[in-house]
Amino acid sequence: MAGVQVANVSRSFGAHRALDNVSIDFADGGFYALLGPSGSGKTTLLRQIAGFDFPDTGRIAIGGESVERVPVEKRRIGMVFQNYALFPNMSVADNVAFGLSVRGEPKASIATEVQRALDLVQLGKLGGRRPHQLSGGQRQRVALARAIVTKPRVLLLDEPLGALDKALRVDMQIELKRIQREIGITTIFVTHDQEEALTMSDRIGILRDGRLVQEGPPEEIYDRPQSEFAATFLGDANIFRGDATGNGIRLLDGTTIAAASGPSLAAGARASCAVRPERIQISTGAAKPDADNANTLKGQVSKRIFAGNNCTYFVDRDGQTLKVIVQNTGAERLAEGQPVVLSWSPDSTVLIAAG
Ligand SMILES: Nc1ncnc2c1ncn2[C@@H]1O[C@H](COP(=O)(O)OP(=O)(O)OP(=O)(O)O)[C@@H](O)[C@H]1O
Repeated sequence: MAGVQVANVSRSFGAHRALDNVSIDFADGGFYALLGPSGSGKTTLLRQIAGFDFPDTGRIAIGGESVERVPVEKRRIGMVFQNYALFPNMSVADNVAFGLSVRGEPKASIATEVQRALDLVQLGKLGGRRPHQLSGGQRQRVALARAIVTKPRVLLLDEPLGALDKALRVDMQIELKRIQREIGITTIFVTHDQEEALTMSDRIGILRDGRLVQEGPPEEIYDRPQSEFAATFLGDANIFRGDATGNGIRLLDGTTIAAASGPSLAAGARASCAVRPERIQISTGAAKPDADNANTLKGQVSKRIFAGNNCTYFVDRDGQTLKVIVQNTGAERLAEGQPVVLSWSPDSTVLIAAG
C-alpha cells in the first residue's frame, strides 16, 4: 500500500490550463473524493497519477517515490472507470484473471487469487458467467475485482457508479466502501455526486477550472467552506453579501449578520456570509427565536415544498430568496404568502472573503 503525493502539478492542453498548480497529499489507506464541475480537471489529475499523461510541471510520488519515469504498467495502480469494458467473450473469472495471466503467474495461484477477489466483491459463485449475463452493478463489481486482483498500491475510480440507477448506486457505495476498508487500499474516487462524496470519503478535494479550491474532511468543507463556490457546490447555502464588520458583515440595508467562523477581515472589506438551509429557524414571529439565534431577518414565504420527511420554504426578503429546510416534526406548517421571521446562530454562519 502507499500514499500518493501530488505537488504543484500543472498540465495545459494548448492554451487551456486543465490543472493549475495542484497539490494534494492522498494519505495511505484513505478514501479520497475528487469533486468538481465538468471540465474542472478531475480526470486529468487521475490520468497524471496513473501515468497515462504527464504533468508539464510539478511532481507525483507514490509510496514516497517519484514516478516521473515510471510507466503505467509499473506504477501498480488499479483502475475502474464508468464504462470500463469487460471482455464480452470471456467468463467473469477469465476477465478477472486477465492481469495475472499477462504477468505469467502460475495457473493454480491465479485461480486462488481470482476466487478471493470474486468472493470479496460477493460474486464468488458467478465466475463461470459471461458479462452479458450480469446486472450493471455486478459488472461494475467484476471490474473492481479485476482492478484489485493484481494487488495494486492505489485504486483510481473515475465515476465508477455513474451508469447505475439510484438504488443500485447506493448499494454499490456501501459495497465499495466495505471492500476499500477490508483491503485498506488508498483510493481516489472521482464523482459528480456531492452526496456520494460526502458519505463515502475521508477527505474531499474540490476542483474548479483546474485549481484545488478546498480540501479536507467532508464535515470541515460542509461546515466551514472557504469560498462561495465551495459553499454552494457542496450542499446548498444561503449567501449574503456585504461589508465586513469584524465579526460578520453588514448588508446594504444596514442589517448585520454575525459569523462565528471564517478569516479575520479588515472592516469594510467586501465579504459574504454563508448559512445552510437546515440551520435556519423559521417562525411566524409570535414566539421568540432560540436564545442563540442572534441573526434574524424578516421575510415572506414565496414557496413551500413538502417532501415527506422535510419541508423546504423559499422566503423572499429585500430582493433575495432564501432557502430554509425544516424537518417534519408534525409542527404547524407555514403557508405561502405568510410573513415570517428567520433566525439562526452565528455558530451556523461562515464568513467568506470576497473571491
Ligand atoms: N487530451 C486533451 N486534449 C485537450 N483538452 C483536454 C484533454 N484532456 C482534457 N482536456 C480539457 O481539460 C479540461 C479538464 O478535463 P477533465 O476531463 O480533466 O475534466 P473533468 O473534471 O474530469 O470533467 P468531467 O466531470 O466532465 O469528466 C477540459 O476543459 C477538457 O476539455
